[in-house]
Amino acid sequence: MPRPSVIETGELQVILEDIADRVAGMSERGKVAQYIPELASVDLNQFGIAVAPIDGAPVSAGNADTLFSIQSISKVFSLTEALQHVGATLWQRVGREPSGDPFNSIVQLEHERGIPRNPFINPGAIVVADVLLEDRSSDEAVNDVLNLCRTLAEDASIQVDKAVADSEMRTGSRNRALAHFMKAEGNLKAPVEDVLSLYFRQCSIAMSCRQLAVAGRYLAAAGQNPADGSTVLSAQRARRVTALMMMCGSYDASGEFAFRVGLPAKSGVGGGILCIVPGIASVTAWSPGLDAKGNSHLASIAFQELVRATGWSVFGPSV
Ligand SMILES: NC(=O)CC[C@H](N)C(=O)O
Repeated sequence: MPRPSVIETGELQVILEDIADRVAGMSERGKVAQYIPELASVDLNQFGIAVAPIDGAPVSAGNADTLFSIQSISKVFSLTEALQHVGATLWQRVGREPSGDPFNSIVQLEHERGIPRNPFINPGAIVVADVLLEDRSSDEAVNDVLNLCRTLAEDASIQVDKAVADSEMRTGSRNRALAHFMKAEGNLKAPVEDVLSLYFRQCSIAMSCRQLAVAGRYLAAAGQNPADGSTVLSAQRARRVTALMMMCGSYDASGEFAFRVGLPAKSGVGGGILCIVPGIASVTAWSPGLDAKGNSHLASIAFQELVRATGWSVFGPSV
C-alpha cells in the first residue's frame, strides 16, 4: 500500500485555501453545542484549517488563528500525561475498545464494573483525570496539562477559558453522574469534585487550529517533539495513542470517520478535530457547528476533502 507522502508548502496552501473557500459557501453548518451555555453563543460562521508538517512551518487557511474550546481534544494530552506518569498500569482502569455509544453515555459502565471502554469518551477521560491526581492537586494537574499544551504548541500564551470551565462546572450533571457511578464501583480515588474540576478545566483550554496542529506533531513523529527532538512518548505509546484515536476518537461516529477520512482523529464539542498523518503532519480543522454525534460538520467535510486532495488516508490514496 502506498504511504502518505509530503506535499510541498505552496501546493498545500492552495489545497487549504480551496477547502476553506468551498466550506465558506456551505449552508448546512450543523449546530453549536447547546448543553454547555458558554459554547452555545459561539458564531457558527467560522472555519479554520492548519497543517503542521513534522519538518516544516505550519500552513493554514480561514480562521486558523481564532481560539476555540478544545474540549475532548484535551483527552489526547491528558492521556499522554497519564501514560508519562503511570505507564501501562493505566489500562487496568480504562479499556481500549470503541464504545459505539455517545461520548457521555452511562449504560456500559453498569455492565462493565465502572471501567470505561476507552480514554476518549467522557468516563474514560474522567478516570484519566483521576490518575493525574494521584500525587497532585487539581490546580497542579491543570497546570501540567496546560504546560504540556504550551510546550508542544511552542506557545506560552495558551490558557484555560474560565468562563467555559465555570459554565461546565455549573451544568455538568451528566459528567457528575458518570463520576459518581465510577466512584461507587471503586474506579475513582480522588473526590469527585476535584476530578471534575480538573476535567472541566482541561476541556476548557482555548487553542487555535494552528496551535493544536503544532501541538499534535509528536503523534505524527513517533512520539518525539519535532521542535527540540525530546521524547514526549515512546514510539510504541505514540502509535497506540493514534490507534485509539482511529478507533475511538470520534465517539460513536469513529467507524464513519475512518470510512470517510481514514486518519486517526480526535474531535471535541467546541468544533475542533485533530488528525494525525503518521510520518507527515498533524492537522486541525475547526468549525463550531456539530452533527448529531457531536463532531464538527464542516471540519469533517474538510478532512474528507483534504484526504481526497493529498492522498493522506492511512489506508492509501483515493484514485
Ligand atoms: N465531546 C466532548 O467534547 C465533550 C467534552 C465536554 N467537556 C463534556 O464533558 O461533555
